[in-house]
Amino acid sequence: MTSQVKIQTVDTLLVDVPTIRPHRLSVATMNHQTLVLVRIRCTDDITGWGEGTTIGGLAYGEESPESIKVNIDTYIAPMLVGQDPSRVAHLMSQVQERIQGNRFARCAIETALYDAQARRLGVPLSELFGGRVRDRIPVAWTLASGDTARDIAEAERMLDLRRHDIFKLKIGLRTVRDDVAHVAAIKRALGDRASVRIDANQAWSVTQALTGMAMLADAGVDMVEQPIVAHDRIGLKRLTDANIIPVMADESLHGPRDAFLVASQQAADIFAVKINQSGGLRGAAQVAAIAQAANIELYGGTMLEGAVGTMASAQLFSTFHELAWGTELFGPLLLTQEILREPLHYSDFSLVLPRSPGLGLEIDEDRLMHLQRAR
Ligand SMILES: O=C(O)C[C@H]1C=CC(=O)O1
Ligand SMILES: [Mn+2]
Repeated sequence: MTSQVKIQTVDTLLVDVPTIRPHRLSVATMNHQTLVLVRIRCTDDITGWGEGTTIGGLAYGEESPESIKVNIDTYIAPMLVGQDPSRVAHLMSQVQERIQGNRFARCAIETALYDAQARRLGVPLSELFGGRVRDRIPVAWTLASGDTARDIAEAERMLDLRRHDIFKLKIGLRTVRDDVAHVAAIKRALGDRASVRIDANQAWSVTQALTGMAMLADAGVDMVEQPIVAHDRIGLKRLTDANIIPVMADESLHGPRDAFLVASQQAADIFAVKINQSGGLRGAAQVAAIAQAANIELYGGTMLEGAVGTMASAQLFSTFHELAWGTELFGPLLLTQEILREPLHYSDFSLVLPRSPGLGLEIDEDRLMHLQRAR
């Protein structure tokens, strides 16, 4: 059956938004985030939105905000204009055939197409992925100011607000001993009121990780995320087999193929599932399925996307039967500017999913036009 509906325009927007405080990772200190938004307008007056946001320019991934935009504008958008937007899988398989790599760009496009199609069908995006298991999902907060006392005060405020009771601490810029002292002080202050985890963003060697993990386990930390370099699967397996503390794979996962390799070697206890790293929602769903088949637990990860990428992730994660480690879908809360008419709803330590069609968001387009980077 062919529909008469066609894709009219595919636009990309770069939006630079300051963060509420410096966000210090081992690979970059973020004072702002650059949202890469895609808007797909169709001839049936339906508009879909997607996001392909990364972290720290080229510091975290091999796509920059600028490369995502230029590659969509130059190569992907012309392939889509004039085509039937309701055939999302078909369009994405065409993109996959002709575009190498560019997972973030493909995620942004795929999300916008699914948002539009779900709106067309009058259902939340989650329904296109099998339907929801839950209407709210737990959300962790990252403590990454670089200052122990400030991080403790921030955590206390989040607990008081009942916004977060899971904290991920960014480490890897100092010596292992200094980092562990920082983490242990925070865990001591929070006690059993919160789960504390760390993310070294690949900063440690295997031997540093083995030492650090033992000390972190003693301090009461619940899990370590990507302690060592992304490509070292054998090293990651050594850490997992050491059985000191649960190990989560993050940067080691660039979609289903990596997920299969890590899972088949049982090289991690937990997967951070990310829609952008997986090349889109379907890729991320496949990563999750591979994890579950291998008895690897799930965590809903973020690339610190704004509202669009965050809600796209939430729509998918809401369909996961098991989500043992919760999510970190706090991206919009790290930003100083709102791009929605109604902000996302966070309460009782979780993000609430809207029931309205598509992503369930209303973009404030006037505001976005005002905020977007000058061309
Ligand atoms: O997990 C990462 O490596 C990236 C990101 C997610 C949360 C956060 O603070 O940084
Ligand atoms: Mn991480």
